[in-house]
Amino acid sequence: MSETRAIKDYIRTIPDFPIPGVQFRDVTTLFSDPTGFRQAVDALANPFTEDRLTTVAAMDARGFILGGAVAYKLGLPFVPIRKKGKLPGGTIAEAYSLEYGEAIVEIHHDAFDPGARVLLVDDLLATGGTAVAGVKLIERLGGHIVAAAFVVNLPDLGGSARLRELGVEVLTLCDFDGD
Ligand SMILES: O=P(O)(O)OC[C@H]1O[C@H](OP(=O)(O)OP(=O)(O)O)[C@H](O)[C@@H]1O
Ligand SMILES: Nc1ncnc2[nH]cnc12
Repeated sequence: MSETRAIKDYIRTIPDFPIPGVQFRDVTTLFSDPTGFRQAVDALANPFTEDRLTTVAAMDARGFILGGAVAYKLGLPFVPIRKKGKLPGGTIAEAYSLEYGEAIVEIHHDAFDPGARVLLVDDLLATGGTAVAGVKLIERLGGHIVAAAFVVNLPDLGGSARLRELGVEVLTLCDFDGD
């Protein structure tokens, strides 16, 4: 029988990417391992099977890899929240800052009906800028965020605290502290 590895052990660190001083937590090494990837998707989806979710939303781009699999597993519609200029229909937008830059994300204005119960998925939570932008877009469309779920948390950057202060339930599968 193969040994079970902790999710954290599948994730590698690349120093000074994309800018000097950032310890980049690279989830491609999790995604490329079928056992690790399945373990992560199951751990993101299973806690929410009894929560009457109607929708899984995920953040461009790494969040799509996980969010699509979580939606498939839960048998729910998938909604992409994309970087500006990529969605073809009518959109609403939110600007935000993250650990190494700034961006704008968009969602289709008709992505779900008001009252939707949404699970927001991304690979990693750092400052929380990206996730807060996602939460704002979903709430502007009348959706209710049931929870936000991530593989990696960087607690030193404050995103998990920031989301919880907004009243969002946060699930993360592993922490990376400092270096
Ligand atoms: O909590 P924050 O400080 O906002 O950082 C977290 C975000 O940063 C990364 O995305 P990135 O914008 O690098 O985009 P990508 O998924 O397209 O690589 C990551 O996938 C999260 O979405
Ligand atoms: N340190 C980090 N590693 C990978 N993705 C990130 N997104 C924001 N900060 C990150």
